[in-house]
Amino acid sequence: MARKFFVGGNWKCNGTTEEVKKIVTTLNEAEVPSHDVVEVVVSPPFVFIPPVKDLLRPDFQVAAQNCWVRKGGAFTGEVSAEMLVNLSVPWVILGHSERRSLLNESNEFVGDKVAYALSQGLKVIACIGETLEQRESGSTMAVVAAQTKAIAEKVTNWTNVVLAYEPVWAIGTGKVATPAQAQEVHLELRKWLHDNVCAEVAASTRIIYGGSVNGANCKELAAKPDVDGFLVGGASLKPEFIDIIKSATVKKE
Ligand SMILES: O=C(CO)COP(=O)(O)O
Repeated sequence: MARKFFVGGNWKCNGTTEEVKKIVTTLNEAEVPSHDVVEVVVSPPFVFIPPVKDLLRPDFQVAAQNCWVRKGGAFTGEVSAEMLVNLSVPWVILGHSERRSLLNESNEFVGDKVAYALSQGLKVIACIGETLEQRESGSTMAVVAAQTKAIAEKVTNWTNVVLAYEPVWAIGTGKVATPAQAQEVHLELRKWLHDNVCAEVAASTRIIYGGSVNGANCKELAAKPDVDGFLVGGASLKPEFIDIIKSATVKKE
């Protein structure tokens, strides 16, 4: 089964009303491959989700950047999965490294969030990735396997999960993983899914790369057989995001 290329734009904690309108206008005017070829999902901060949903072209979708781990209630400052569903927001990013490190979200907490969001009908972009220290000590695979295991233990149906491999040392640093580095980890992750979940999930789950992806480096990365798309930070706020979407048509090696 062919895996449809997936390009996500994580706007993080950026934007004003005017800037958001400008980005959406650029996206709406862009000529990109059809929805059969590439799935495009943009992720504005919560407060901008309603206006983005109203303005955005119908072939692009919207993701939240987080949601609460369980049913909503007395959790000041949180946004629940039910609220996202109520607003017809189809996707949510969970386990981003900025939340793992700055807000101490553990593997188990992220696993619980993924399971709860899925149970409410959301689709999930689940993020994993090692720090520079972990890479240099040779524990990359152990780290991403443990992060994936915490998700796999709580998830029975992977249909609505996209796995985003985002090495922490590559995020916002301009230091992109080489295509070979990305391919190596993606292939290992696929093997991990094969051995620990099942062959079907390993073959069908999209594993996307994130970390300093831009208009210039996306094609080489997209050519790798196990790179099924991107989760883009900084460049998703710029017109070059269109070039990244277009890399969906790059021929695989
Ligand atoms: O964290 C990221 C996407 O979630 C990547 O961010 P950058 O593309 O800015 O490195």
